[in-house]
Amino acid sequence: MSEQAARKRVRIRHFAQAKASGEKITALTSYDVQTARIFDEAGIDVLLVGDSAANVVLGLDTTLPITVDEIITLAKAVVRGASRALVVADLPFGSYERGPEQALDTAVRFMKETGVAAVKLEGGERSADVIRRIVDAGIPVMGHIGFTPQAEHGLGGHVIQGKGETGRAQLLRDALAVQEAGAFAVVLEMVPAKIAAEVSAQLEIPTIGIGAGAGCDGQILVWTDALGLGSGRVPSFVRAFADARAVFLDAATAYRDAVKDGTFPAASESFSDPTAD
Ligand SMILES: Nc1nc(=O)c2c([nH]1)NC[C@@H]1CN(c3ccc(C(=O)N[C@@H](CCC(=O)O)C(=O)O)cc3)CN21
Ligand SMILES: CC(C)C(=O)C(=O)O
Ligand SMILES: [Mg+2]
Repeated sequence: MSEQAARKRVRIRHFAQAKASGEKITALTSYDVQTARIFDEAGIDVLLVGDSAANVVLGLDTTLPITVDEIITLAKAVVRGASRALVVADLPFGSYERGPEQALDTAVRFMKETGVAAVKLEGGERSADVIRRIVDAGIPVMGHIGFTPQAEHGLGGHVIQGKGETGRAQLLRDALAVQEAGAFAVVLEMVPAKIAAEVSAQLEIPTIGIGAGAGCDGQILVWTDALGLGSGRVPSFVRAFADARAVFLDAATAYRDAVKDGTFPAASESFSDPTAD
């Protein structure tokens, strides 16, 4: 979105404007105040407190175990670090599946306790009633369709969605259901670029892609993937824009060496008592 409005807070209405003007929307995940401050300064439009924190922060294999309380703690920190970016929090697995009333209770907790501007939840047609109930309460909702990690066991792994005529038709139905339910934007995860472009052209709300090609209205990546901090396997759709892992490893090693050989701390990094010298 516009650099001219660089310091003005990103609002939901700016998403429609960005879609209309063709300006790409930029998003990264964030789970703490330090990265929130940096990404906000860089002009990233959306900071998502993703349930990917389960993997990235907590070291879990899937996103399923992370709790509402855990994401709320992280979301509060991200909100404190963001002065321009729109902060969105993922509703974790188990916190909205029981239906619209449970979903609204969870969304209200996020709004009361964290200061995020919107919540995100997974599912297209299957989640339309839930999206509608939250939106009707005045809480903006970001949808998330295609590969939905909370359903990875049901989907049979990290499987590309929207393939073939059946997949394409389902993805379009999901996208339209999310829009119709009142979402202000929708994440398209792991779908063929051609289908994602088609969905993006058909929708009035912007699409934010991850593994969904350049035809989306915006892009999102998990920040540790985007900055090259991860040490494990990263999805093939990721581009590492830095080698943060090497920076961290070199710094920690240099610190270790300096302590071991006695060169840290120097006198200037120590306190003196003039009355005792
Ligand atoms: N670090 C990180 N990056 C992500 O993009 C991400 C998370 N964590 N956690 C939550 C979900 C899970 N996502 C994932 C995780 C793995 C693949 C993956 O490994 N994909 C393979 C193809 C399928 C496979 O072999 O499992 C790929 O090469 O892209 C894709 C998306 C996306 N999200
Ligand atoms: C990858 C994005 C879209 C997400 O849902 C997450 O980080 O949890
Ligand atoms: Mg997520």
